[in-house]
Amino acid sequence: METKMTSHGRKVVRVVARVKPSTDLVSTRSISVHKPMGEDSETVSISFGAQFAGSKDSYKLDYCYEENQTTGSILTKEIKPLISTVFEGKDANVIAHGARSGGKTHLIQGNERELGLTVLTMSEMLSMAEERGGSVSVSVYEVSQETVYDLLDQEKRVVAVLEGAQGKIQLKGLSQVPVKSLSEFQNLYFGLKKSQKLTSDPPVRSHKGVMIHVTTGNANPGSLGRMNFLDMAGYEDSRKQNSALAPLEIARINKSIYALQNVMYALNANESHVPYRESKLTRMLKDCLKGCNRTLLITCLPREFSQDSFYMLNLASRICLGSNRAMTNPTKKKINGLERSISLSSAAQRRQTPLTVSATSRKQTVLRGSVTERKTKINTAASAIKARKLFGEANDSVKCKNSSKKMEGKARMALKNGISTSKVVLSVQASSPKEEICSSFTVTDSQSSLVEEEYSLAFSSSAVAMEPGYSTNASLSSEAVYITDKETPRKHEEIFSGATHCDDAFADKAQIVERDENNSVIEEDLTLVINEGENLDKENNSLLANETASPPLSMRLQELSNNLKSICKISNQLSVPEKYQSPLTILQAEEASEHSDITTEAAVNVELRTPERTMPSNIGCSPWKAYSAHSSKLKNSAVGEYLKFINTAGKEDLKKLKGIGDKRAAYIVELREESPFKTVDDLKSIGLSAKQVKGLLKKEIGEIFE
Ligand SMILES: Nc1ncnc2c1ncn2[C@@H]1O[C@H](COP(=O)(O)OP(=O)(O)OP(=O)(O)O)[C@@H](O)[C@H]1O
Repeated sequence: METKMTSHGRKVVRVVARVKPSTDLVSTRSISVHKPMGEDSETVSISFGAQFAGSKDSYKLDYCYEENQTTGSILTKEIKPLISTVFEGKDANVIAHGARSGGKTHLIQGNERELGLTVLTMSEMLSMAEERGGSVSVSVYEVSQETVYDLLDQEKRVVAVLEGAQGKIQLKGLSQVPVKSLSEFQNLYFGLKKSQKLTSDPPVRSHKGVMIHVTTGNANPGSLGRMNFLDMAGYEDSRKQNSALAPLEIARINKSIYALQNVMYALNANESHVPYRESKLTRMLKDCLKGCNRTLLITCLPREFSQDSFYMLNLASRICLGSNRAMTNPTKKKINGLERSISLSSAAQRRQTPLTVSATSRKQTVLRGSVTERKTKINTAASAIKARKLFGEANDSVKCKNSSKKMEGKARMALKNGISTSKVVLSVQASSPKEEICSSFTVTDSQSSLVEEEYSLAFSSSAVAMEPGYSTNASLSSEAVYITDKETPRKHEEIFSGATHCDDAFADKAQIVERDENNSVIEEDLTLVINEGENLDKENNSLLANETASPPLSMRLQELSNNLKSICKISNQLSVPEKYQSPLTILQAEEASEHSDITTEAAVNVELRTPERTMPSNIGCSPWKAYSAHSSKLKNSAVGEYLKFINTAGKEDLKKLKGIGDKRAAYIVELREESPFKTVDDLKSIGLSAKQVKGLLKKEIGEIFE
């Protein structure tokens, strides 16, 4: 995968830093900037002072503007080329991100003494528009708690983010005010604070944006491009004790910061899927960001750095390097106290990582039209998960393959339950050369023999959201890989219904929902729907609190125990020809089940017992090796089940676990609201040592054999 370039030969997302002067002149926690070719450097590296454990590490960016460089120099070097593209009909973005109080607002908005980038750019654009006979108008918006507000409206009207039939984003309700002069713009821009109502009490932190629209002259009026300035809410560790905001609120803000970072990473890495739907902000800016529109990401760094700005710089550097996965991840190094300090921070950050479930939550899709009109493709969260590479990588194809199987099994089951006259033909295609395992299966109507639906499942082997320092061996939770992105059905829906509100509901996990003419659900499986307005954290909480979705741990462990027995059987049958162990076995089992009284549970067991086609190494190797491989899979599943239980069980059920009392149960519930437990290591955050965690698991899993 290559870093994406525009037709001008520049990166789609250029990443620079802006250093805010230090208030503490004698500080030793100072960053240093290395520009190998002075001002002409194509890459610069930023490193930290000797007092910081990460002092040996440096982070590469495209450029860094230091204190002695004015905002005007950023305009000349970075923004002017973007303005030209806007007058050529493209969109451009200038995004300031960073830790809290890093100087984002100062840079974007400025003040009376030092004009910010928006004002300087407006001045340039007004002159250019005058020269070319065009006109300029402006929109000002705020994104707060997954809601977009129009700041040029006295009442701060809510802006609806709509997606048209062509996938074009419409921002319904966002005012565009014509601007003729700079003073007019300044009055409008700086007068906002005084005239407006507060969004909520207590105030919440938000992302603020200014969109400058350019239109051609009067003779042939038409929209050219847009220049979008975004002052992002500051990142901060949600575990900070002294923060004015509640941890959940901080986590929500951080989640939307990550979502935009994921999009920029995907754009720069030229990934096939860009996760625009992860947040309201990324959805609303989709058209501005997509294609060859250019983005300037400015990481605002105080000279006197903090852990938070270190973390933002790390992520910015990854966006900058895009596809360069060979980059040394400095956070993985074991230098003195570094590993400890990073893992501490990452443990904290893990708790506020955008939850995989919600981050990849997808809108409920209702397929309309007659059966024969349906042609639907379901892509799983591969890309969404893949986009998480920004936060680290993990290669555990076996787990993903397992998940792929489970997913297929579940989806097939859903189809089977819902389409009574259909016959499910399952075929496993080839593993992609990259990191995805693709399977597809086709549903044919046995009566008409017309192919009506094609489902394709693609699973990425990259892990769920990870922070720097997050163990790459972390187990994937089964939840993380069951998610379905129903992008295509969505479009399908829009063909029938025209513009659709993007935000009506989210559904999570694999789902196949159909409605009859009366709009009542005729088929529903694995579907959890969250209505608009429920924030993503709530969404997770409510999902996790859904105890009906969680059979008791003992049942699950019993199921695992049964599977172990099945695996042992399979180990003894290794001489069985491979063809009998292929996924065809599943089909045969299913076909057989159609003629028997086999229950859904039993069908799941058939699926779980099916040996992995993707592990042909087992065939013909020693029984011991095969047994070890299966045992390790079993261990992972058991751990996965345990974590699933921890993430879903009610307090009383949690207390049934060994070593979990009232306090710990309450703490678990509290922590998982912020972010589910993804690895066994996460359990340390409830005050258990590694040894205790191991002991707990041993006892719990050992009990199934008693
Ligand atoms: N380049 C600069 N020179 C001098 N002072 C600056 C500079 N950048 C920021 N400051 C000052 O630092 C303080 C914090 O800056 P600012 O409000 O821009 O940070 P922020 O990143 O927008 O904060 P938040 O994350 O809370 O939105 C302000 O008092 C601002 O005037």
